[in-house]
Amino acid sequence: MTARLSLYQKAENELYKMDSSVKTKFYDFCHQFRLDPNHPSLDLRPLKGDGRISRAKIDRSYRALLARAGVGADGIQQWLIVAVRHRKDVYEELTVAINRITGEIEFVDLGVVGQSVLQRAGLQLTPAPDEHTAPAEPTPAPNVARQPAVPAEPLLAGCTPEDLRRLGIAEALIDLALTVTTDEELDQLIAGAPRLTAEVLTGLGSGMSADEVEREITQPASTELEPGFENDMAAALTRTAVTTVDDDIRNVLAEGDFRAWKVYLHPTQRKIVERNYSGPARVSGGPGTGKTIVALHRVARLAAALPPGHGKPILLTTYTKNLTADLRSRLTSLMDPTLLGRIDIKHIDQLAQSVLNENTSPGSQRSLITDDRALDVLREVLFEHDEQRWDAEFLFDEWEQIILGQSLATRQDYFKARRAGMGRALNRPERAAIWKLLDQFTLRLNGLGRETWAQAAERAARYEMERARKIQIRAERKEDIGGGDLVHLDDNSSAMRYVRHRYQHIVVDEAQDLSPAHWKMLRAMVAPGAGDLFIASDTHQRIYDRQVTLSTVGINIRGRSAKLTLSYRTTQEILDQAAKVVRGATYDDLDDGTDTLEGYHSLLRGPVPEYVACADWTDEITQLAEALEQWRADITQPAEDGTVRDPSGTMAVCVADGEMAGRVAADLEMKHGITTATLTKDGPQGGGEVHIGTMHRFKGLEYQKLAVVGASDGILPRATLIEKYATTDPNRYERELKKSRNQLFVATTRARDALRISWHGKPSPFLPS
Ligand SMILES: Nc1ncnc2c1ncn2[C@@H]1O[C@H](COP(=O)(O)OP(=O)(O)OP(=O)(O)O)[C@@H](O)[C@H]1O
Repeated sequence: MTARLSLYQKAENELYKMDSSVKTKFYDFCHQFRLDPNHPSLDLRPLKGDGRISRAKIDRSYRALLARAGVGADGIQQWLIVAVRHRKDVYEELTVAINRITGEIEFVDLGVVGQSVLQRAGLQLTPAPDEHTAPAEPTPAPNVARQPAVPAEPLLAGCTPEDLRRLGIAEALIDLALTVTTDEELDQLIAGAPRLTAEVLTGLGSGMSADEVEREITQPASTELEPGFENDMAAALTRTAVTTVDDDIRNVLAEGDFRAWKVYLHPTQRKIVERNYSGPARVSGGPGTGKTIVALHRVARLAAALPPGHGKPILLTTYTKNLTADLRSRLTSLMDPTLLGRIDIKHIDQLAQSVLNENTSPGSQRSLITDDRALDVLREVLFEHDEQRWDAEFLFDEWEQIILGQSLATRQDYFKARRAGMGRALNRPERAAIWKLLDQFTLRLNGLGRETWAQAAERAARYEMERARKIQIRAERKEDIGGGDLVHLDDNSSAMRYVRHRYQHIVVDEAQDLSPAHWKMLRAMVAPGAGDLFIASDTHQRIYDRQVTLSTVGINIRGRSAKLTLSYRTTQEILDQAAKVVRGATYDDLDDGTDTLEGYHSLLRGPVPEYVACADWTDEITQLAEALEQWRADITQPAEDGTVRDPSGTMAVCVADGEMAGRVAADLEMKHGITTATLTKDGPQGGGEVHIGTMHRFKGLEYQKLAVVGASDGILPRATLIEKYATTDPNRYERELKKSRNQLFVATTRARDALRISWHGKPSPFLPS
């Protein structure tokens, strides 16, 4: 090998999308280049504009653009492939530079900047000569619309070149950015700009001030740089996100997008992953901003730092069962299998069950009962007591939210309990009566050998808290006697002697839906201290009616919270519409503060979501089937090399409830011949192409194209279920509305590039007007 090759992130992303025939030629090119960069077939030549950048030949049509990046410690020359372009798109003014904030190598392609902007800035691009082209002629000034007599006000009129420089915009783009006058021009500039420039411009374009951008975007990305850094390409290469080109590059490119998140964390994401936290920490952010990715990398980092040993000192948990399988498979692709064995991956109810199994003698376990069934039992109890003051729903809510929610063990505790957000006030005699009724209810469940999930979680929390209390007493006594042996401790059974906290680190995803009992259990499972709990959450996506203030369950995240704002999943067009669904509602931050979607944005662009009003159900399904057929045709369009993508699992239909999911599946299958798979707790079942499920099931998932069906008033929100609260319990009514609104928000943000929402009758009031 005479040259070492690396691949710039943007170039890698571009290559993912290219035809496999170009990719194959690219592998051959890399092989030849590493053997001998000066081989005549490569025709390596510097561009005239920037001596640091050269072009080399991949095949008749494609050129690699490369930057020389010094010589490695072993004396081998280093090159960075910054782009792969059709020869017609190679021109002399291409440049590379070292960013003054991040110290990374940046490639600037003015070719993707809009013609109107180039012309206003007086720039003209010169095609680079190529053996297949006629001698280079400057590109004639592009024929663009005449400038208006009174020039339009630049979009970033409030910024000076110095501001943009301070924020880290690539030098070659500063003047251009200041001449941009329309959103379209700005979007075009952003699409082609290096990473930090794109983020800064997006921030400024969305109305953030230069100071806000500096605080939120520039500072998190900044790194300390030595004087003279701008000329040291070899050092800059070490700071740049690249993939080393070796014989594995073929696999890298074949894995496509899937690989991107494994290799390149955004600097903001990386900082959150790598920080040493002195206690519980939390990452929040809108849908698709990479919270799960950050949580996975955090697990990998914690595992890598473990001393050698056995057992599973790290817990990775999430709310839903079907997401656990997804977390496991993503983690498998991220880490060494031996380290993977040190991680316990369980969803939260499974965790509670394992605690209960451990603490229950065989034969005395209680089986689980759904909330609906439990409500029936409560109704029976009320009927037998001829109780009419409160209905079963109200009492069940009181039980789940207040009694179980706050782990109230005695009547006295209940008398004193705060009932914030519960609406209707209850005086002492009323509380006494409610306590008695609920006592009867739990006794009845007990007698049946049944318990609800919430009860199981609360019981598991108690066992764990008791265990943590014993560990603490033991530690305190040990300290009192200067570390000696505790032979005389009351409970010195061998079981007690070796009792430890279950985990050293706990990482929680989808944390917004956990109940106070879940949190108490988790808190008790890990010793308070550095790196104990890492929490990923977005309260806009809370779809179960649970509210918690972490500080009240012994989890203090103050000063250890971070926020992600860049969506990697959804296009800006989808994101704009989704944000309108939750606009106006207030969201907590799992603590005493509030959370907002401020700054939430995407660099991806796509079609605007489609809103389709239909005449009736049959019409809605017929139009849906047509849209799915069209999507399928788009997805399966053969690539240039003839390969055809498998559309299975790329499209989905999301509905409000299970019954409707069944109807949509049956109609699509029987009337339109479209095969479907139903999303269940255990993932998609049925093997068909289009996934169908309720909004709850879509949590954490993503699809290339997604349709929401039945978005009608009366269904979203479900009037028959919640209307009664409008007068009897306005607080509950508001909570139900918000839950329903959040479900639609979750659903709409699962779409990567196409979203279609349909209804018949009156549209849902949550749809953006
Ligand atoms: N640094 C990155 N580079 C490339 N892709 C990324 C990066 N970070 C996240 N992604 C991709 O963005 C998508 C969303 O990521 P992820 O599921 O972690 O987001 P999230 O914030 O947990 O979303 P949600 O809250 O909606 O569940 C995934 O496809 C992921 O692979």
